[in-house]
Amino acid sequence: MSDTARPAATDVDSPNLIGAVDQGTSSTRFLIFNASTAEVVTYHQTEVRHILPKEGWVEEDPVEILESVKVCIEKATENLVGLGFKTTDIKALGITNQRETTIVWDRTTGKPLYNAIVWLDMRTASTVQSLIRKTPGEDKDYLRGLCGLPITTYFSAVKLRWLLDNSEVVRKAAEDGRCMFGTVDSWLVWNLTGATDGGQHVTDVTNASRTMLMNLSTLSWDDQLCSFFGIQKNVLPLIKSSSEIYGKMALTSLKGVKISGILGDQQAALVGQSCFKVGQAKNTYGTGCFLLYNTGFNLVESKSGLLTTVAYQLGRNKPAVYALEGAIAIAGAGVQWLRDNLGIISSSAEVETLASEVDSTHGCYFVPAFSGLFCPYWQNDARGIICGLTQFTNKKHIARAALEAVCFQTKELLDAMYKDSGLELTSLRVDGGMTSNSLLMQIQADILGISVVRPAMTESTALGAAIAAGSAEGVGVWRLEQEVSSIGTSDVFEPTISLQERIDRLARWKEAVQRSMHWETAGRSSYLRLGFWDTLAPGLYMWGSFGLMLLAKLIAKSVHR
Ligand SMILES: Nc1ncnc2c1ncn2[C@@H]1O[C@H](COP(=O)(O)OP(=O)(O)O)[C@@H](O)[C@H]1O
Ligand SMILES: O=P(O)(O)OC[C@H](O)CO
Repeated sequence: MSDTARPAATDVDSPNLIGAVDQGTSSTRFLIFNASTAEVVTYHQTEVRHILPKEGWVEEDPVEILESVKVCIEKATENLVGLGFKTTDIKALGITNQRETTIVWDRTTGKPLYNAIVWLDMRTASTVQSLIRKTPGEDKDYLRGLCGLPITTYFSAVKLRWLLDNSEVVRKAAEDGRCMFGTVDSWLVWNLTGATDGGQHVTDVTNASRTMLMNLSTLSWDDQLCSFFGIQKNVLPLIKSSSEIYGKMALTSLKGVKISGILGDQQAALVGQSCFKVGQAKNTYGTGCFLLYNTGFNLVESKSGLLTTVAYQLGRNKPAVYALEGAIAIAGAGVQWLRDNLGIISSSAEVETLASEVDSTHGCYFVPAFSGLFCPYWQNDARGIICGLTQFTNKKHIARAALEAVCFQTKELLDAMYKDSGLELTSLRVDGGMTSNSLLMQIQADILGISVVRPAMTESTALGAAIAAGSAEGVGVWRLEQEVSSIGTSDVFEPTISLQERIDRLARWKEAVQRSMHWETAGRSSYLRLGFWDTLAPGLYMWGSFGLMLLAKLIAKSVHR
């Protein structure tokens, strides 16, 4: 153990266990950690269904999300009892979650008013256009100074605005004061603490920092931001720190257990990887891929397309720590697409075998801009492309190109991070579901030109939530002064390609990215891409000139008469 978060010593007869709900975009897990060793005692995991009602729309069922959490808690607790522990050994529970995903529900019935709109969803593209048009200079970065984020389809306030504008049920509930908004953490805590019977409507600073409604300096809902999006504060949850008692479990076999940690999943991974010092960073490869870099108490405004976000606030009276974040929308989701849409693999893990059967992509590049491009481009109208195809190209090259895409995008994040902060990483700490893929890790080291460090325990997201819950005031079974050792280092992947090859491949990747840009709007009326006046002006000019000509002719005729 070294020096920032260690479990406190425990009594062998009454072990201190901490539960962590990890509600991700693709699956839900419940892990139970031993607070003395920070090791996983047992866990249960279940996939979560994506609902795709229209092109570009991605939803999940809030009730299914809640049920998946309950099932995971029950199954993992059953395992625990099977191992000779008691449920009362679980002293507290933390929650970590996919961020930005937006849920609205009815205060009186407790029922969702709409499906959860997932962070990847693109339906708000036109809402984004009209919001940007409201800003001086039509500037998507206009609100960055307040909330650290650009105006794009990704964040919750834009999704909530869309719901208020497009769902009569939601609009009516908001008018009647029945509408409650929350990210997945809020929805879960409200339900798990009793829903209509005393449920707590709360969120933590990390999740709130992804809504676009919280002021990053004051850590409270901001009047200017709320009025920009036209959102009434009475629908919003109370913002709390990431580590304090929010309420007690009212459901499942864990009834009565304190819920005392909430962190957005990417921030939780930062905590789980013990990135407590300025300059420490981690990259998590799940459905998407997210690089977070601890900037301490400094709010760094990005000039390179990164996001400024709250990293954590581990206690009500503790200061918030901030991070710069690079977000990639499609990472593991690209592998799921190969599995579900192309059918070229039957499980995500199989992509490694398939891609290993070729030694390169032979010039094939895959830009998975299914939800546009996030950092550093923020192009809503980019769309996925596979290019460089020849008659020689087969599914193995495409599988390998899908893995390379994640690595190239990560390289672009690191470059942006360097531009913003001068931080040049000498190694990259990684975690998340995709990191079990050793080929991916090797390609990543090759493309970055630095070592990639994969911990023995890649569940750092859940561990972060357990640390937040276990160290909360009133729980106190985890001490933050000491570093967690259980994640350890399992493998280090070193670069094996030449600098020239790295430069050449990155250049081709960037060329491929350029070709994916504006695909959604290309060939259509250029209205969406160019904006209202750019499109209307030539028409007005033409019809205006034509009208003037006619008028002149009429006047000339009447003069002659
Ligand atoms: N061996 C693997 N190779 C590549 N991708 C994988 C592998 N195993 C899982 N994945 C991908 O990782 C994602 C799941 O990772 P996880 O961390 O559980 O995601 P989330 O937290 O977003 O639910 C899925 O998108 C899946 O396709
Ligand atoms: O589901 P993940 O782990 O890819 O994380 C999703 C992010 O929180 C979205 O911002």
